[in-house]
Amino acid sequence: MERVVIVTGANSGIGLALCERLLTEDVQLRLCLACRNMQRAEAARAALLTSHADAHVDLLHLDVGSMKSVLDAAQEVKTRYRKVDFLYLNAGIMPNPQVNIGAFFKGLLSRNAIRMFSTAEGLLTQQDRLNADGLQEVFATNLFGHFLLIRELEPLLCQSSHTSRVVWTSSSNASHSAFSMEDIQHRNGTEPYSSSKYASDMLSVALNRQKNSQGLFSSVICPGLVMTNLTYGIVPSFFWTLIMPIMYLIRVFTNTFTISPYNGAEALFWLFLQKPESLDPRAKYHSLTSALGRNYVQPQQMDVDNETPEVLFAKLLELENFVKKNDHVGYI
Ligand SMILES: NC(=O)C1=CN([C@@H]2O[C@H](COP(=O)(O)OP(=O)(O)OC[C@H]3O[C@@H](n4cnc5c(N)ncnc54)[C@H](OP(=O)(O)O)[C@@H]3O)[C@@H](O)[C@H]2O)C=CC1
Ligand SMILES: CC(C)=CCC[C@@H](C)[C@H]1CC[C@H]2C3=C(CC[C@]12C)[C@@]1(C)CCC(=O)C[C@@H]1CC3
Repeated sequence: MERVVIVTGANSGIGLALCERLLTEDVQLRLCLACRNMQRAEAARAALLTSHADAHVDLLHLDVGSMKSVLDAAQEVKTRYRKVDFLYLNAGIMPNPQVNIGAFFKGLLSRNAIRMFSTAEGLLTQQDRLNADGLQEVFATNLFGHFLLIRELEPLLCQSSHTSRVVWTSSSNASHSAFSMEDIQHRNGTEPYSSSKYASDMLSVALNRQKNSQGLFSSVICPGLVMTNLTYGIVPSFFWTLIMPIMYLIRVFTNTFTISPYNGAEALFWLFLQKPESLDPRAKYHSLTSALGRNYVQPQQMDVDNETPEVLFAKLLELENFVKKNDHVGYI
């Protein structure tokens, strides 16, 4: 039977590069591009069909930042497909990013310069806002919408007859210190992106604990630093072009500068080829590119303890109940 693969945020950047790589590997796939903007989704579909004319590429309207859209999209998936083999949770935002220039130059002269380039620790802040559901937008988009999607698709993801996989596009910028269990939406801080990515790391651990026995396996990846619309929102594209020689020089010291979406999608693609039982449920799989341009994947243990993921899972369930009960508009 053909495999069904759904990719959120598939119309650009790392998501689109992943789709291209998946179809090159297996043109028999049923690939579903889950996007919020159908015009961009159509354009992505057309681009994929140019290089893979016989491919089965479906479109699904999904705004992961809107709870109603997630519920509607999940309903649509349940009518279209009898199972989902891979669900790539890739859509993500980093709104209004600000680079702390002082911290950048201080970091540059310190022993932690390489770490700073690979994680952006202490370098970036963002301005978040409330969405129409009354949720923090970054939390809703990067984490909660995807959580709700998994929950709604459980009948298709947790089947005794076969294994299903969910894969989170996380980040090296995920930060334990940015996350607080008392403020899971990060209402009160300036690092909602780091918080949401750390929460996705924890959620993946919790999902593995609770759902492996039902055939659902969750993995986390980091794509490295990739030139996409997201990074063009931090520094304009002409500036990235200007400093490209410096970027390739930095790659000599840290292989996390994957730079192209194709390279960044390495770990997402690699996971597609692995047996779920062979994977480490507590590892983050990093896409890396060597100075000579060789792509490879390396697992790194996540900074996650044993108890906290379960607490987060329970809080997300609570929020899910609340959102559904209150017809998910403006009550939270
Ligand atoms: N670029 C990098 O260096 C890194 C990126 N990442 C992660 O990689 C993932 C992909 O980002 P990247 O390819 O870089 O950036 P892009 O901006 O190119 O891709 C993000 C995708 O997510 C979609 N998206 C955003 N919000 C929503 C929403 N509410 N509903 C549905 N889709 C949405 C975008 O759609 P639209 O076109 O409509 O905006 C777009 O297709 C993100 O999760 C990001 O956090 C992690 C580490 C590093
Ligand atoms: C000379 C040079 C490369 C300057 C760029 C400085 C910063 C703008 C970058 C240094 C590390 C980068 C980084 C990201 C964004 C751009 C930097 C802060 C991310 C936060 C992008 C999104 C992620 O998820 C992780 C990235 C880590 C590294």
